[in-house]
This record gives sequence, structure tokens and C-alpha cells, in this order.
Amino acid sequence: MAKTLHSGRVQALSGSARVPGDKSISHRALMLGALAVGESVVGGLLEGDDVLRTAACMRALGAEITRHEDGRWHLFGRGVGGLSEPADLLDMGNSGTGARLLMGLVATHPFTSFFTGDASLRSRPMRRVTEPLARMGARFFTRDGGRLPLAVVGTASPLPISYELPVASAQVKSALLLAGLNTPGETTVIEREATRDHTELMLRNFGADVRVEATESGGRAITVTGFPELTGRQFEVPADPSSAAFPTVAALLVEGSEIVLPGVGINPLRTGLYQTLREMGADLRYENRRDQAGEPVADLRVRASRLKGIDVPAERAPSMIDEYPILAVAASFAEGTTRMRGLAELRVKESDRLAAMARGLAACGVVVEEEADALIVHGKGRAPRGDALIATRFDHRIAMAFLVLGMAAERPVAIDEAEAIDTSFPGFVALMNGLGAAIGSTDADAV
Ligand SMILES: O=C(O)C1=C[C@@H](OP(=O)(O)O)[C@@H](O)[C@H](O)C1
Ligand SMILES: C=C(OP(=O)(O)O)C(=O)O
Repeated sequence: MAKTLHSGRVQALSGSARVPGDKSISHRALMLGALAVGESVVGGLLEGDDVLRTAACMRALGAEITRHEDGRWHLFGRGVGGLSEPADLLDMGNSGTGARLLMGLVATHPFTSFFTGDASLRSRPMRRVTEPLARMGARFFTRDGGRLPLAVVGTASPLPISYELPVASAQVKSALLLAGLNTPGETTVIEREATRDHTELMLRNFGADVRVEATESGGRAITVTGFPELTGRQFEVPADPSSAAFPTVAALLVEGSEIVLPGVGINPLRTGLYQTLREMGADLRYENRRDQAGEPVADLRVRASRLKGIDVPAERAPSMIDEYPILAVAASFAEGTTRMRGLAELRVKESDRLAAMARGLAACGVVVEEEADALIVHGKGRAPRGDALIATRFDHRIAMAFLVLGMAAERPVAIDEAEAIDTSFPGFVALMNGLGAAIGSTDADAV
């Protein structure tokens, strides 16, 4: 893919397109498949860079993983506690999920591993996982105390802990639950606000004992019992609702559009964006609801709609944390003001997404206010100007959000570092252009 891409105004989008597999579920499928006894077969796995890194690391830790010609991935796991010391660095690329979950998994294996990643990942906070994992007995060596590269010295005699998450984070929750698998007794994670529960659902699916209880303060306590016998499973990964968000918003904004996105995951802990868009006036339907490997899925039908600005409650943030960039684009076309609050976590994603959206929208002629943990977009009920080159800082969601803005803006929008899109949504440009978008390359050396 070329480094710079541009996207210009188009006529109605139409047709049906399958977005790639869910990134969160794909990481977990590879990790649990690598721990299960016997063969697992996974269809619909996301083949984006982040997940391919996890596959390579699970191989380096001893699992047998092959992709068959029919696109299915076959895994032979090593049993809980059966991973072996990797010979080389574990390079997690751009992936916070891969890095944090895997640090949890190896923390309770008695060997040493070394983690690194790209410049974006090396700038992201890791103390949120190393601190509770150290309480379980693992040791960590880092240059500046909280970032990659770092060494994990796993413990041979892990202690179970009960830990209340200081930030709403499915990655930290999952790291601890995965560490708890090779730990005697019960490991409990308490979350004040519910975050995506794919680890809990998939652990149960593979045969682990996972208990979820409501806490008095309205949160939940999730407990995993150590040393479960996980056995190989066959399943299909649902299409990713976080990826589906981009064609969804594009179809809402481009006049006359109607598209269908089949088989998208609609786990309620992931669908805050869809609820918010409906409240803004979106014609967005779930059709043919069904269940896939313990996860609810549906076909999304989206028709172009006039949107109005709303206040998005801060409590909704965990269920749409990766969707604020594209929601901010939708808000910039809406009539009236959209206030998005409780967004401090956006500052420590692949880039500072609050700053990136505020800067990029302003460059496109949108009136926007950035606060410490809020973004306020003043929509005018018509297309923004566009006509900007956006610095993505190698952040896939910033890249895709501004390409969508360009599809309905007065003038085209360009983005740099478009390769970042491949981390979560390989085939994005072809899929969008197949629906009627006009995303093209501006680089002479385009491939
Ligand atoms: O557990 C996961 O798969 C993820 C959790 C979220 O991160 P946090 O746990 O940091 O909120 C999300 O932003 C990320 O894209 C995927
Ligand atoms: C934040 C994201 O991913 P990760 O934390 O895995 O890098 C994302 O995909 O938007």
C-alpha cells in the first residue's frame, strides 16, 4: 500500500461487504488455542499485522500454528502451563492488546522473555499490567520503569490475587485472567465499569471455570480458577464491529447510500457506537441476529441519514473506546453539538487520539474543542470543507476516520502513513472502493 492516500466526495455507497474478523477475539483465539490440548480450528481470523504478530509469538512460545489454504487456522496447543522459553525477542509490532495479554500469559510461566514493539507501542504505558502481575510473583526489567522494551521473568510459584482495576481496561483484565490460568486457586479481577468480555466468554468456551458476580458498587468481579483443562475448539470469528464502524459511518454520511455488512459482532460491550449513532438519528438495523461461538452477531443494514448532535455519556466509553475517532467524524456532519466525555484513555492509544482528532478536524474546517478528557464537535448539519493532509502518527483508526470524512466532505482529504491501516483492517481500501468510495494513492511509488 502507498504511504499517502486521498479520499474524495462520492455518489451513494451501495452493496454488501464482509469486514475482517474481530481483532480482540482473534488475539484471544490464538492465545487460548496455544494453551488448549488437542487441535483448534479457527475460521474468519483477522489477518492484520497485530494478530499475525501474536500468531508468530505463540509459535515462538511452542504452539504449532498453521494457516490452511481454505483460510482456516489450525492450532495444536501445549496445555495450560506448557509454553516454553522463546529463543528471541517477542516483537508485538503496533499491538497493545498483543503485548499486554501475552505479558500476562508468560508472567506465570517459569522462564524469561523480552518484549518490544514499534515506536507507537514503545511509548504506551505498561505499568498497568506489570504492577498487578508483579503481585502475582513475576519480575519486570524496563529502562524507564513503564514502557517497552522490557523483560518478563516469569514466576515458578505464582500467587493468586484479587485486583481492582484502576482504569477500565479489558487488556489489563485479560492479562490477569490469563496469568491466573497457570496459578493455583482463584484469581479475581474487579472492574467498576464493564469492559469487553471476550476473554471470559472464550475461556468458558475452551472449558475453563470463569465466574462473574455483580459487586455492591455496580461493577463486576470476574474469577478464574487455576489449572483448567482447556481443550481444542472449532469456531468462526465474527466480523469486527470496530472495523464495521468505518463503512457504517461512511454510508450514513454519503447521501443516498444503503449498505449491508454481514456477520458483525454485536456483543453489547462493543456496540456503544451503534447505540450512539441511533440516538443521533441513524437508520441502522441489526438483521438476522444469531449466535456464533458464544458471541452475538447480526447483519448490519445502514442507510444514509441526517444526524443531530448529542451528549455521549462518559459511562459508555468502554463499549466504544476505539470508535471515538469515527464518531467525531459523524459528529462533524451532524446538526448541532456532540459532546464526548470520559476520554482520557484515548491519549494513550496508538497515538493521542484526542489531540489527533481535534487537530485533524480543525484542519478540515470543523469547529472543535479539545479538553483534558473530552472532545466537543460543533456540527453545522452540512459537509465540512475537507481539503487537508492529515498526520496519522501511524494510527490506523485516525487514518480510516479521515478517509471516511473525505468521502462526503466538500473537498478531498489526504492521510499519511496509510500502512497503519493494515494493523486492523487489511483490504480496507478495496472494500470501501467496492462499495463506491474513491480512495486512491498519491505516491509515485504506489504498489
Ligand atoms: O482487550 C482488547 O482486545 C482491547 C481493549 C481496549 O483497550 P484497553 O484495554 O486499553 O481499553 C481496546 O482499545 C483495544 O483496541 C482492544
Ligand atoms: C487501541 C487499539 O488497539 P491496541 O490497544 O491493541 O493497539 C485499537 O485497535 O484501536
